[in-house]
Amino acid sequence: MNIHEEKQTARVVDRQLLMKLLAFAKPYRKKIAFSFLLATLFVGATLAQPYLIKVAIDEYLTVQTSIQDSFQGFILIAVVFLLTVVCAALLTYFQDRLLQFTGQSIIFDIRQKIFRRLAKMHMQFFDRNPVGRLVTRVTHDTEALNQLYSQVIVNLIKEILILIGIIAILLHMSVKLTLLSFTVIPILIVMVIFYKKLIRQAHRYTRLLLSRLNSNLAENLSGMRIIQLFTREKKQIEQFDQLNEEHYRAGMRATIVNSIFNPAIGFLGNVALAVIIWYGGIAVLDSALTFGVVYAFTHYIRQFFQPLMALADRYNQIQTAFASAERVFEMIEEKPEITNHPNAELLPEKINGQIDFEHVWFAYQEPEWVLKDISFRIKHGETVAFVGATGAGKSSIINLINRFYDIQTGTIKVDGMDVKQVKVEDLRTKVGVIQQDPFIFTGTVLHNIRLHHNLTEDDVKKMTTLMGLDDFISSLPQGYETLLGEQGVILSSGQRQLLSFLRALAFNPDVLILDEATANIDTETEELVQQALKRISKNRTTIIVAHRLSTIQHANRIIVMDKGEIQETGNHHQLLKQKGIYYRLHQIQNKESIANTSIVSSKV
Ligand SMILES: Nc1ncnc2c1ncn2[C@@H]1O[C@H](COP(=O)(O)OP(=O)(O)OP(=O)(O)O)[C@@H](O)[C@H]1O
Repeated sequence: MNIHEEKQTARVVDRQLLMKLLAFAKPYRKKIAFSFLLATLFVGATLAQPYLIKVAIDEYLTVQTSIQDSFQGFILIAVVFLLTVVCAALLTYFQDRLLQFTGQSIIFDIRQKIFRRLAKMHMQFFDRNPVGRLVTRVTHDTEALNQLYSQVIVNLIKEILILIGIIAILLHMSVKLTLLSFTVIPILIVMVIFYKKLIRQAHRYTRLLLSRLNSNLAENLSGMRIIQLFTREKKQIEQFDQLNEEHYRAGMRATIVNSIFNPAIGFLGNVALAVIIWYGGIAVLDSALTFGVVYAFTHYIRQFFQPLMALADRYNQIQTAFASAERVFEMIEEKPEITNHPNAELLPEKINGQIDFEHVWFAYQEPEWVLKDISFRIKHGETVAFVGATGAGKSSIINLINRFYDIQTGTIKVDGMDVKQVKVEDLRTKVGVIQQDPFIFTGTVLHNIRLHHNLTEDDVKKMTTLMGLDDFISSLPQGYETLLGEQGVILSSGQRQLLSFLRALAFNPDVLILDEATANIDTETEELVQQALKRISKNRTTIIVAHRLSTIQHANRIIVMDKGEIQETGNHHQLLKQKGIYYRLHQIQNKESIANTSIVSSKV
C-alpha cells in the first residue's frame, strides 16, 4: 500500500469510527444539541464583552458627550457587561453538567456493551487476549471516549465559534486592520501542517510503547510469585525500566513538540498585536479609526490566538480518543464463535447422559491436531476415566463436551443430539465440571456455590451433607457466610476443590466431569470424597480425568490416551492384562508409592 492509499484508508476508518461514535451518542442527541445551544450563547456573551468596552470608549468617553449622558451610559454598559459575565458563568456551569452527565451515560452504555460481549466470547478469544489488555479496554479506553464526549467536542465547537465570531466582528469594525493583523495567518497554516505531522508520529509511537509497558506490567504482576521464586526480580526490573524509559522518552518528544508549537503561536499573536498597535495608532491619529476600535482589536486578537493554542490539545485528545475508539469498537464487534445455532434445541428436562464422540478431530490452532479421529461412546450411568501422559488431550476432550471449543471435523453428541444443535446454556447446566483449580469470586461461600442461580440454602446444605463435607463448611470462620475472594479468606487449593465439588453438585447435573478434581485433597478427605462420589455417580454418567491411577480403578471403563489418540480401552484388570501403556503407568506409580511408603516408615 502506498502513502496515498494508506491515507485514504485512514480517512475511511476515521469516518467509520465517527459514525459509530455518533451512533452511541444518538439516544442523548437532545441533551447534546441543547448543550451546543448553551455553548453558542456562551460564545455570544463572551465576545460581547470587548465590544461593550469599545462602545463605552467611543460613545461616552468622547468630548462631545455631556457628563450626565456619559455617566448614565457607563452605568448601562457596566450592568450589561456584568450580565454577560454572569450569563457566561451560568451557561458554562449548566453546559458542563449536562455534558458530564451525557458523557458518563454514554460510557456506561459502552462499558455495558463491552462486558456483555466479553461474557459471550469463546475461550479461544481469552487465550488470545491477555487479561491486562482487556482491562485496559474497559477502563482506560472508555475513559478516553468519555473525555471526547464530555469535553473535547463541545470545547472544540466553542473554540471554532469563537474564531468565526471574532473574524466577523473584526471585519465589521475594520476590514483593513483585520487583513493586516491576519498577515501572520499563512505562517500559522504552515506551522499547523508541520505540527500535525510531528505530533501524530509522536503519539503513535507513545501509544505503541504504552501498550508494551502495560502488557509487561500485567505479565509481571500475574507472575510475581514465579519471579520471586526464581529470584528474577532484578532482571524483570531492568526490563521494565527499559520499557519505562523508552515510553518516557517518547512522551517527552511529544511534549517538546507541544512546547515549541504553543509559544510559537503565542509569538505570532504578539506580532499581530504589534501590527495593530502600529497601524491602529497611526489610524487613530489620522481619525481613520476610533480609539475604541483599536482597543477592541487588541482584545479580540488575544482571544483569537488562545483557542488556536488550545486546538493543539484538542487535536491530541481527538487522536487518543480515536485510537481508543478503534480498540473499543473492535472488541464490541468481535463475533463470538461459540453461539447458539438458529434452530438450537433444548435438551430434555432429565437426560440419560450418553456421550458420543464420532471421528472427532480438534486443534486449538490448525494444523496442530490435539485430538485425532477420536471415537467412543459413554453410556448412561457409566463411569469412564481418561488417563495418559501430560498433553495427551484429556482436558481438551472435557472442554469439547460442554462446547468451550468447537471441533473441526466429526460429531459430539449428548443423548444422541449434536452439541452444536443444542442451546449452549442448556448443555452447560446438564454437564457439571469439577476443576483442579476452580475460581473463587468475591462473596460468601454460599454465593460461590450458588453463583446467582435459584438454589435455596437447604438444597446446598443437603448436598454438603450428602458429600460428607459438613466438617469442611464448619471449619470455615463463618460457615456458609464466610467471605471469600479479594477481601476475605483465601482458601487452600484443597479447600477450593471441595468448594468446586459443592458448586457443581448443587445443580444435580446429569453428567459429572472431574478434571483432576482430587489432586490437591489430602488422603483422608479424598477417602471421604471417593465414598461420596461412589454414591453420587450411581445412575449418573461420570467422566474422570486423573493422573493418580489409584483414584480411577473402580471406573467401569478406562480410556488411555497418547498424543491425541486412543491407545487402549478396558477396565483396570483388562488393561493390566494387556501389558501396554496403562500397565507401564501402573508399574511406575506402584514403585513410587512403595518408595514413598518406605521413606515414611523409615522416618517413623
Ligand atoms: N488453550 C489452549 N490453546 C492452545 N493449545 C492448548 C490449549 N490448551 C491445551 N493446549 C494444547 O493441547 C494439547 C493437549 O492439552 P490437554 O490440556 O488436553 O492435555 P492433558 O492430557 O489434559 O494434559 P494434562 O494431563 O497435563 O492436563 C497440549 O499440547 C497443549 O499444549
